Parts: sequence; structure tokens; C-alpha cells
Amino acid sequence: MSGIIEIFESSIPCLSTIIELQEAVQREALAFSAETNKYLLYHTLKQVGASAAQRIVQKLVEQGEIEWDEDWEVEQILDCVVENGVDHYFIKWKGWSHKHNTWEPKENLGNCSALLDEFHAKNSGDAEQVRLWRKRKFSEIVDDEEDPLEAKRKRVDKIFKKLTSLKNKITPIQLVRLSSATTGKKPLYKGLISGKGKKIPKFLINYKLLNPKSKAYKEKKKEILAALKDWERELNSINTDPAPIDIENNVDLEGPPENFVYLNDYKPGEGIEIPDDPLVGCECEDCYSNKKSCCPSQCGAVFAYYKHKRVRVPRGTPIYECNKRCECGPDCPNRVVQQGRKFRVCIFRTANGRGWGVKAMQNIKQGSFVMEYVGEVITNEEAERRGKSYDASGRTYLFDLDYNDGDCPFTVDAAWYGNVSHFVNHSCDPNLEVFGVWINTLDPRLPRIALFARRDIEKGEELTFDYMMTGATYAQSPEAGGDVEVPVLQPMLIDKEDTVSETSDNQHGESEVSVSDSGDMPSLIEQCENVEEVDVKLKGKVDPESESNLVSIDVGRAKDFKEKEAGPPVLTKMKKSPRAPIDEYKIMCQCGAKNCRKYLF
Ligand SMILES: C[S@@+](CC[C@H](N)C(=O)[O-])C[C@H]1O[C@@H](n2cnc3c(N)ncnc32)[C@H](O)[C@@H]1O
Repeated sequence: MSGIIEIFESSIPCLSTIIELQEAVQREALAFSAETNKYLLYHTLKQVGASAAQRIVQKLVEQGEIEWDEDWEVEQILDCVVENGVDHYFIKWKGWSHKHNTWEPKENLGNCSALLDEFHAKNSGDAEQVRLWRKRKFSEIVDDEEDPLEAKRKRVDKIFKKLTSLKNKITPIQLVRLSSATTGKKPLYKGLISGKGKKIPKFLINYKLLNPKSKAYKEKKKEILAALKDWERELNSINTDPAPIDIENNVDLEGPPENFVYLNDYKPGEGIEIPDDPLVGCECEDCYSNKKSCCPSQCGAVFAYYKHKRVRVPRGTPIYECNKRCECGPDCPNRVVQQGRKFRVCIFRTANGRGWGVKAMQNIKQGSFVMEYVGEVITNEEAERRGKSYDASGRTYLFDLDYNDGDCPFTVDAAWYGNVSHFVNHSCDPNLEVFGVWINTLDPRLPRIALFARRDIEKGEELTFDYMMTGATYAQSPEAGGDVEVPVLQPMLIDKEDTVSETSDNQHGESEVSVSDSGDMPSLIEQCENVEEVDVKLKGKVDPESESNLVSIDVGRAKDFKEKEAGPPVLTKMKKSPRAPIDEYKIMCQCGAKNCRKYLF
């Protein structure tokens, strides 16, 4: 065994920075696996940012460490503002499309004096006007289409991809050393910039920060807690869910994550439109008593909730909620996910190296809606591209909206934009369960991803879901005494003549879910504009033995797990590159469950 497994066994203190980790690895005569190296490299590039990464690459070229056949040349200066007293210019980079244009402080444009002169000459009109023009705020000039964070991220990804494809492998520590040299920020280390074969320099580690009793640690901790409080305020000012979010770090000195933008809903990625006009709604006076004609039934699905709004269908069952065209009010039992997260949760620092996690701040009853998984909705091709760098970095936030035939037109990426669910960790014995939910967007390819309590959850318990939910095509219906198997239905793929109805009452006096013939029911899908795109082939009666009855929103690429072969997948997440041999991407699962599968993906 090598690499990360050995590092785990060496018990590096959790406060280790990248440098400390490398130092410890060298001291113990261990080596990072290629994957760990890649992970640290990507993380370091992200930390230093796109512009500094460019300068580091230039340094590496100057030092003869690498050959780089393209360099970053400013092609044109397009705009200028003064923000916090610093001139910032909007740059078009040579060889990079306008998508990659970025705002750069003047200090980053050291050798562009000719272009700067040219820009200022062109824009030297009325002095007062120029002054006002330069004083515009970033927020006034960055239009909605433009996403500077996205442009920078793309540049980091591109640099990372290129660096890892070079013959000469660059280590993260080289980047860290050069980063302090090029950014002019407080150096992270002291010593020579080592070439190959040279002695590793002595690092400037603030060992006091490793001792929680030291004054330095306590001061740093205070600083971090203040930053986390600010972050908590910021998240709660954006969060539109009825329940607030707490933030807690009683474990280490990690502050708020950089480059993470809080969102409440899906953010459509480039070229993606998320329709939100359902065209039709129900006219029920009381949707719960009118299950047979309410929205779910019109979509060939079952009414998914009990009166008190807890889910009563097994996982994988598509959920159709009442939508904005329906006549029912907000108290309708078929409006649950759309009303947002009602349970207070806390983003907390885990104590066993899993980074941040999320815990419940109040008891949650089985079947309750807990939160939605939101992020950028991107195409399959874009997900493939991003997936490669995420896989290499050992972290992924990609959730395939894959369904039925394994074809995955869209993926939700919560890496840069997301809500609390961004921080929810995996468990092989999770307490949350995933459902696809359709509300105002009835495009079958664009379900919302909702996480419901799989069992009663106690206040303080960490919230988890299974990143590789696979297999079980039948869920036990707890309401039916635990042993009754309930078929999981697939949206759009049931016979027009098979509609779903409720039959016997359960012990709580609420009806159970079953499938029966009930004649011709006009399908909501048939009324949708995109009906041509939906596979509405008649499939015969819903057959509980048949895979084709299943909603399968696929784990995507974690193909190598035996469990996956055991049965068709259900709404699940976390992409891995199909081309990557699984050996390269083994990440130890730290969920601690008895039935732990050992590897995350
Ligand atoms: C969706 S993120 C969860 C939030 C993450 N812990 C953070 O700090 O941002 C997924 C990543 O968290 C880590 N993770 C989640 N569950 C884990 C587990 N059971 N064991 C080890 N690492 C885990 C892995 O790095 C994984 O790629």
C-alpha cells in the first residue's frame, strides 16, 4: 500500500497544512500517491487563484522546471474601475476567448505599460466624466451574464489540466513556495527554492498553532470564529428557507470556504434553460381527498405525502407536487419541497478528517423533508470536463440527474454554487434519502433533488446520504408494518391505462400506495410542450420485477462497485470519470457505519 493510506496510518495532526503534511511524509519516508499529489496541486492552485497561478507557471518556465507552449499575454484592456483605491482592469487574454476575460489589479499588469497607455489614451475625454466612470462599482458593471468567479475557475482548471499532463511533474510544495515568492504575501516557508535533488528547505511552521493551549492558537481561533460568524450572517441573509443555518468549528482552525457562493435554487449553466411554467395545474378543492385527479395522478404517479406532509412512498418514487398553476393554497399537503427547509441545521467541522459536515439542530421525524440539493445545472459534457479535475482533487459535488436508461443529459454541480447540502457528507448507513421532485419544471430530465429523513433523526445527529445509493429497487414501507414491498414507479413510463391509486388504509388510517387500472386519465405530460422529447412508449403494466419501472438517477461513474451490478440504481450522486481506473480514485470512507463499503468512490 502506498500514498494516502500510509498517511492516514501515520497520524498526521489534523491541523497540518499542505507543507506540514509534505514534511511529515518525507520524514516518515513515505510518498504521496499520484492522486494525492494531484489533489494537493489542485487545491493549491485554487487557493492561490488564477492570476497567481499564471505567474507561478511563468516562474517555473523561467527556472527551466517545465516547458509551457502558451503564455499569458494581455491582448487588450477593455475596461477599468477603481475599487478600494486600487485600479482594476478588465483583460482579454491572448489565445483565450472572451469567456475567460478577468478583472486584474494594476499590479498584475507589470509589463503592459504600452497597452495601459493605449487604453488610457483612448478613454481620456472629459476629466470629470473619466473620474466618475472609473469610480463605478464592480457590481454596477459586471452584468448578469458575466461570472468572474466562473472565468477564474475555468482558468485554474485549465492550468491544472495542463500542469498534470506535463512530463515533469510539479509538486504542490513547489507551487506553495513559488506562490509566496510571486504574490508577495507573507511567505509560508523559509528557505531555498529547491530544484530537483536539492535538500528540502526548512519550513517555517508555527508549531504553536498546533497546540490548542497556546496563546497563538487561541488568538487565531478567535479570528477564525469571527470569520465564521460573518459567514453565518452572510449565509442567513441569502438563505430563503424558513429555518436558519448555524456554523460551528470546535475542531481546528479552518475558516469559511473560499470561492463558495450560496444559492437557494438551481443556477442554469451555460446554454441551459430551466422552464418554470408548468402550463397546467389542478383545480382540487382539497388535494389530499382528491388524490385521484390531483397533479401526481395526472402524471401517472402516486400522491407522495401524508396529510402532515411526510413522504409516504419509497425512495426512488417520483414526486409531483402541486405547482403555481394549481388552485390550492400553501397549506396543501402536496406542497412540501417548494416550502423549503424547515429544520434548523448546523454546518460543523468534523473531527475525523471529512472536512465540513451538516448536523440536525432539532429532532426530525422519519419522512420529513430536510433539504434540497441545489447547484449549477450543467450539461453532461461539461460535467465530464469538470469531473476530471474534481476526481483528481478527491472531492466531488456532481450529482447526475441521470434517469432510466443511464443517459444523463444534466448534472447538478454544487462545487462552487450551492446551499447547505454542499456540506452533507456520505454515509454507507445514511439517515437521508433522495427523491426526484417535479414542481414548476415538468421537464422529466430536470427533477429537483430532495433529501428526506430515512428514519427519525435526533437533534445533534450528523445528516448524511449515500453517495452511491444503488441496488434496492424496493423499499420497505415502514407505514405498512415494515415488510410490505412497494413498487417504485418510473415517471412517464407507465401504461396510460395503468394509473396509480390508493387502496387500503394503513394503521394510521392513511391510505397505502398501490397500482391499479383506472381507465383513461389525461396525462399532464401529454399536455406538455416537450411531449415529443419524452419517452412515453407504452410499457405495459407496472411490473414490480422490472427494472424499467424504476426511476434511476444514477451515481454516474462509480461503476466498479459490486453493489451497482446487483441492481439498477436509484436517484443518486457523485460522478467519477468512466475512463479512470478505480484504483486511482480510492478514497477511504470515514463514515464509521458497520456496513461501510470502505471506499467513497
Ligand atoms: C459533497 S462534499 C461534502 C462536504 C465536504 N466534507 C466539505 O468539507 O466540503 C464531498 C466530499 O467530502 C468528503 N467526504 C464526504 N463523506 C465522506 C466520508 N464518509 N468519508 C471520507 N470523506 C468524505 C470527501 O472529500 C468528498 O469528496
